Amino acid sequence: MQVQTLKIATRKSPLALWQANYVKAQLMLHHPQLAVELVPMVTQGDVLLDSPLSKIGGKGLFVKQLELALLNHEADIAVHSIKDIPAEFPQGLALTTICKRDDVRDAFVSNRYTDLAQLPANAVVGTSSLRRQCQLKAHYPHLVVKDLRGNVGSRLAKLDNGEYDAIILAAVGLKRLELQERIKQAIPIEIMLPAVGQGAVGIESRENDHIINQLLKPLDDQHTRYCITAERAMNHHLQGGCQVPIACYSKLENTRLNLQGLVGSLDGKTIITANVTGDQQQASELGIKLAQQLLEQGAEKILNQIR
Ligand SMILES: NCc1[nH]cc(CCC(=O)O)c1CC(=O)O
Repeated sequence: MQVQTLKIATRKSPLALWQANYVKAQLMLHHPQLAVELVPMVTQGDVLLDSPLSKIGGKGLFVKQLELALLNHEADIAVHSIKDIPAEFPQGLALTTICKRDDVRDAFVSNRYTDLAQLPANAVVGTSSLRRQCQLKAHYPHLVVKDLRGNVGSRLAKLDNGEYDAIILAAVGLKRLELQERIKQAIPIEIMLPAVGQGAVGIESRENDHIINQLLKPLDDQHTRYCITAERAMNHHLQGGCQVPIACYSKLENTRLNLQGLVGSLDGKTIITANVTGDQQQASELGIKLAQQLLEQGAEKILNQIR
């Protein structure tokens, strides 16, 4: 049986469209005969732009609509930033493909300052990420963190309007949108441990759609898959969504997987970290072990206060 046209469900933000077009291009490269079409949609996360994400709550604000499209066969695959997807999927859907990861770091963006350390007392830094907030406050307690929502373009516009002295964004988003020159500093992971899945694109599809899943196979990157599997296992064990101050960075060298994890309080006064290493084949177990070490050190109390 042949696929007539492979349909890609995507959000309409420029970054989401870039990622969907990237997947489209990769698919056409590997399957020159295949017709691929984007199905852009508006999600709840895009509509509720003015409320802080951490307050709206609800996991998967950005993915639900896309998943409905997959279940209704209005689309065959959904392209997501892995950072934005919940730990669990609706019955019948799965994260079947993990594309090669790009830069995992956060970026410091400012029109006046060249790096975080330069910011004076009471400088206003924009971010809505509790993970970024807690690490900013931990390293630079003199800074003021102010909420910042919207897609990458509107966040930059708010910076340019003078509402903030600096803002923090994922470096990869700026690179993909060819806004790399806005990055004043790629923040070292020692200062700002990234979000689970940051910098990686994932593809969700119907678990039993073997024809589609076969077409996706060449897009899967095994190295990234080990890292993401470990990070997501940690997040799942901590019951973290994307609105919690949890960070994780995994590094794979040869077959050894090293994971650094962090849970912190919003004021940055309590920061819990842990580190585990093991074989890549044990990726999920390592993620769980990392979560357990964080919990043993008191992560639960911090997370409960926020929930
Ligand atoms: N929360 C929004 C979001 N989801 C994914 C990315 C960037 C791409 C990625 O991290 O993989 C961003 C923007 C940002 O954090 O600056």
